[in-house]
Amino acid sequence: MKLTNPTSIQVGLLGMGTVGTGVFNVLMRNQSEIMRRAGCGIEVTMVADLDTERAKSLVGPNVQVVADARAIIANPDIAVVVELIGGYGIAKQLVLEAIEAGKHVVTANKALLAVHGTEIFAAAQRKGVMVAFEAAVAGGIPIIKALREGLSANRIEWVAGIINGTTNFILSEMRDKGLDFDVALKEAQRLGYAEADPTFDIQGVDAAHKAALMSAIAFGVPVQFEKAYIEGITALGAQDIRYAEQLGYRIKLLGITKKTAKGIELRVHPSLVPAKRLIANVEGAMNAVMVHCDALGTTLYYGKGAGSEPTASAVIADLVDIARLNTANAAQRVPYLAFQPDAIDNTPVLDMGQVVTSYYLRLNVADEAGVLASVTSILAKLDISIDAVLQREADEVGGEGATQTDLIILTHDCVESQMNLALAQMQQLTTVLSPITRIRKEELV
Ligand SMILES: NC(=O)c1ccc[n+]([C@@H]2O[C@H](COP(=O)([O-])OP(=O)(O)OC[C@H]3O[C@@H](n4cnc5c(N)ncnc54)[C@H](O)[C@@H]3O)[C@@H](O)[C@H]2O)c1
Ligand SMILES: N[C@@H](CCO)C(=O)O
Ligand code: NA
Repeated sequence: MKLTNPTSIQVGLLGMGTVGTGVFNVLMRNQSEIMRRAGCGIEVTMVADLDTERAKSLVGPNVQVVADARAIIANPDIAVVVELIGGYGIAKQLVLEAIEAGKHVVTANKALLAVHGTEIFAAAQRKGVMVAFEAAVAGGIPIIKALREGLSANRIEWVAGIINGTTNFILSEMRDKGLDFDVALKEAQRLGYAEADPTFDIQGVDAAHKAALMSAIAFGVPVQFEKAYIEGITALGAQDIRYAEQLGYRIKLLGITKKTAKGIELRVHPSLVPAKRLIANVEGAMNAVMVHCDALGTTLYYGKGAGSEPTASAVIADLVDIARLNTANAAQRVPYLAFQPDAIDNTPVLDMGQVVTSYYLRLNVADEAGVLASVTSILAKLDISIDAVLQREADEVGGEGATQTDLIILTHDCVESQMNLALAQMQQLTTVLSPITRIRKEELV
């Protein structure tokens, strides 16, 4: 849509919660600086929220507040709709209706784009409008901009990131302060980091939404959240965090996407990361994304991935882009998924069994002769080579007189399906006393 008033672009906000409030406040506070950058004013003239009284108290008398978001979409003066409601329900309908009405859309809703992105981008393409979503991945960090524009000379080889602040906060609090999982989660919710449904955070689903978006943009493939392998942090034991430290590693929930000769890896799971890597030292709710490319090598993007104003920063950057590009021919704009729509290819996403990585294994075993040999011979027969072994004294693990102990094994790279076979065989040994813990290990070089 062309601007009706080129001196000011009119914006409608759908949802005046944590992010909506941040967008409104930062736009007001930095109005003149933003105008100097955008070349025109960016003005929120309408806000929709179910709680109109609360929204009115936040925006004051100069902004029209409505309960029905469709009143914003119906207003011909509104050029851009910012969707900050969340979820796949009404948010999806409103985004599609806004596109249909010829509005540009900005959204922070990674769940929506990860699951329905293909449909939404196709609709936007047909209507010649923009759909911008910097806030959807790693919040305020300009990672979409970096992948789509800053790195466009490169063949991107892999992307690995701490892209969920809630889980990184929980892991940090558990390691540093010995806090219980539930206490740390409640604190993350209080600080406004967690999703409306926090199981999305702790089960790795939110990180997988973001990883699927980064995978599409890095490799020029459709958004394929449904093919992601997802494992959260709920099964992580405090002892694994400790053992990892003793071996020189930290455990982080990583979202990883990698292009290999066979296809694309797309996975989220707890990972051992060498403690000396910068990314291993990203603590609290902070996010960080590593990108490895052929020409530039490795870069690291670090900052706040959640919270009211950090996320607003990304939403407003998209508004500035839209204000600047509004007059450009639709065909010449930066493509939604970084690659031209007819250049998106169908490189397959690999099944988790085909992924190659290294592993941390913790086996609770009987403290008797021959146990280590029986375990290592299974690995040797399956061609899995061992990097390091840590065997605790039984009394260190279980107290004086204990008859069982922990055996920790770090392996070199092998195919996941081979490791699955090894785990099944090791689990059968009568000297292996409880389910084996397996955590993947990423050297990130
Ligand atoms: N909070 C963060 O730090 C953060 C960071 C990045 C992305 N996001 C994403 O941003 C979006 C918004 O998150 P949030 O934390 O601001 O959520 P929130 O729950 O604080 O705000 C949502 C707001 O939408 C309103 N709402 C619900 N249904 C509505 C409807 N039908 N019409 C109008 N308003 C309606 C609610 O009343 C609420 O005020 C989500 O997609 C979330 O995943 C949030
Ligand atoms: N729940 C998300 C919010 C930002 O997307 C997080 O914890 O990182
Ligand atoms: Na971002």
